[in-house]
Amino acid sequence: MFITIEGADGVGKTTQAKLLADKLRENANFNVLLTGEPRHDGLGAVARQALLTATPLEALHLLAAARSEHLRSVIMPHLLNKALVDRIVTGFLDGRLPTGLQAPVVVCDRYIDTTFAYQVAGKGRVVEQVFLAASRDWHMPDLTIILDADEQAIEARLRARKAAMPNWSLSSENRLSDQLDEKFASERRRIVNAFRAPLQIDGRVVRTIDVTNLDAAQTHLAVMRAFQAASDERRERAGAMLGVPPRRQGVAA
Ligand SMILES: Nc1ncnc2c1ncn2[C@@H]1O[C@H](COP(=O)(O)OP(=O)(O)OP(=O)(O)O)[C@@H](O)[C@H]1O
Ligand SMILES: Cc1cn([C@H]2C[C@H](O)[C@@H](COP(=O)(O)O)O2)c(=O)[nH]c1=O
Repeated sequence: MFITIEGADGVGKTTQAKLLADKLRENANFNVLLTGEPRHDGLGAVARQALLTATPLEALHLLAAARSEHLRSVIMPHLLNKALVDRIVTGFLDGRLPTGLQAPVVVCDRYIDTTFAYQVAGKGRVVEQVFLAASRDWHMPDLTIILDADEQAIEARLRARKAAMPNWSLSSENRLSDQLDEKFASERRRIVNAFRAPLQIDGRVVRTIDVTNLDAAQTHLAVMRAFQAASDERRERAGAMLGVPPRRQGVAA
């Protein structure tokens, strides 16, 4: 299962992606990979650096290249789980069923919705067309969780992080979008609004959680509920394809 966590800078994505991955790792049925974009290596590092000065179109091209690399070298190998397939095939050939099989899960901190909100929404026809063409190559998430909050809550979180890590914004990855300056407030508003009108793509599952008044633990519970609902829907869809009747809640099997 491929899960993406999305939202504006400072809304709490990294906190929630980690809590979700940790929680799923407690369940022996899952093999969990936690990742995020842009990555800090390869083309992701190039795109990250370029974000400081690039135009939306330039950034989009670099981010698209970085995403293709991320999908090819990290996400898809985990989701396709070559090691698992090898074990099943070997077990089958040896005449014994493999035990302890784990379903692969990828939790990704930022993905396609971030690109749409930061580089595309309200930025003109050319970036829209480039985005649509590039996105045909991107594996779509099974579940996207968008964290939404009002402006004051986001500002408070950014300030708290800055206070906790005073050198954070001076690092080599100093990001324009994370400045607390009024100059960037309208861009931040545009980004928050873009996440409120998420991309319409057939069949995709998107849950928006308003985290304005939720602490990290309460948000985690809401994220777990979204994960559970999406997993149940997936199981029912797969069951329907195999002709299995849906499980009724609260009824013992
Ligand atoms: N529910 C919450 N309530 C209050 N503060 C929170 C909550 N979740 C996270 N924080 C704090 O807000 C700050 C930003 O959180 P986090 O780094 O997870 O956000 P982010 O969306 O990943 O940010 P960025 O996109 O800029 O990396 C951190 O200092 C974090 O401890
Ligand atoms: C994937 C992606 C990212 N960005 C920007 C948004 C943020 O300012 C940084 C990532 O910071 P983080 O602390 O690692 O979350 O990159 C973007 O503009 N477009 C994208 O597609």
